[in-house]
Amino acid sequence: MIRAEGLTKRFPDGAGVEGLTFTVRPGVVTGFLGANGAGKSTTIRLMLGLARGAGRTTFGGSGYAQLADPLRSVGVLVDAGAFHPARTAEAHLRMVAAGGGVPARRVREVLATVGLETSARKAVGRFSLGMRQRLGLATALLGDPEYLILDEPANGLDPEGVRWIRVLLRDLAAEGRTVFASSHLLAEMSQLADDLIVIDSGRLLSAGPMTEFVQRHAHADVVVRTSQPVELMLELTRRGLRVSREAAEELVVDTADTELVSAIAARTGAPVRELFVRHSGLEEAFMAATVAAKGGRAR
Ligand SMILES: Nc1ncnc2c1ncn2[C@@H]1O[C@H](COP(=O)(O)OP(=O)(O)OP(=O)(O)O)[C@@H](O)[C@H]1O
Repeated sequence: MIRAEGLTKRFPDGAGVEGLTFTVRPGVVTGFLGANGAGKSTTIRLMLGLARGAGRTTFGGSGYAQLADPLRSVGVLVDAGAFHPARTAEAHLRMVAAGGGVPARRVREVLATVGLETSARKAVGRFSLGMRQRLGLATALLGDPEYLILDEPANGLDPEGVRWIRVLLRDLAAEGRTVFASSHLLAEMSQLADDLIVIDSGRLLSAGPMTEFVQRHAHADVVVRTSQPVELMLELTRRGLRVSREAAEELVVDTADTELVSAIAARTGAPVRELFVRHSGLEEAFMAATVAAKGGRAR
């Protein structure tokens, strides 16, 4: 279990993070979600003692700096660009392994895990962003750690790579590890995470299972496809419903009551081609949560 308490850092321009407290449980993938600039990287740096600020983070009860064997306890991916360009992937991993007391055989193992065996002898300077990201993950996995802290691990990966990392992180969590991965990409996160920690402008918005977050901020609409959208829209609005026209022949009605909408359509005589309830997903939930946090309205 990772426990973060009161993480706070203020930059001179007022940006930063404020009083972030959350726990990250083992056995699941926890997504750390926030818009660009929300403070995800700052939080991760605070958790690892890489940035100075207030608050405390413990990994199974110990702060990162107190861990006897950090490489074997906490696998970290924070800046996938930070490799010596002339060094090969294998040399980089050997160096980190030697420094962290990890047996050299792990180098081959992790290169295989991340699919870089055939590029092991290539200089990292010639790596694509996706390959660097894979090498960063290999570095994080070297010590076979119980905790994984990954800042934007899917950054730079192609769709196949994103699918691959999803499976990898799920497998690592299924082995009982604690996996904490940040992302600003909602679609990616919706498929990756079991739990969510959501921040906005440096403040905690939500922490808990993703399904709860989506349900809490969920919204249902009725979508109607008709060849007479104008007539139907007028009638729905007259009945006090909020309606928007999302395409030439598609109306979205702010209600979950399909029977009501279809009864109104029948009375209007508008031929209905399709009529269904559309539930919001993580993207809409996130928008609603951030708008609500700013004191506004989601729609
Ligand atoms: N060293 C720094 N000095 C001043 N301001 C900083 C510094 N590092 C980050 N910030 C500011 O703090 C805010 C949070 O940045 P941070 O990098 O933590 O966000 P993020 O959520 O990781 O964003 P992204 O998804 O774009 O990486 C931003 O407004 C950023 O400009």
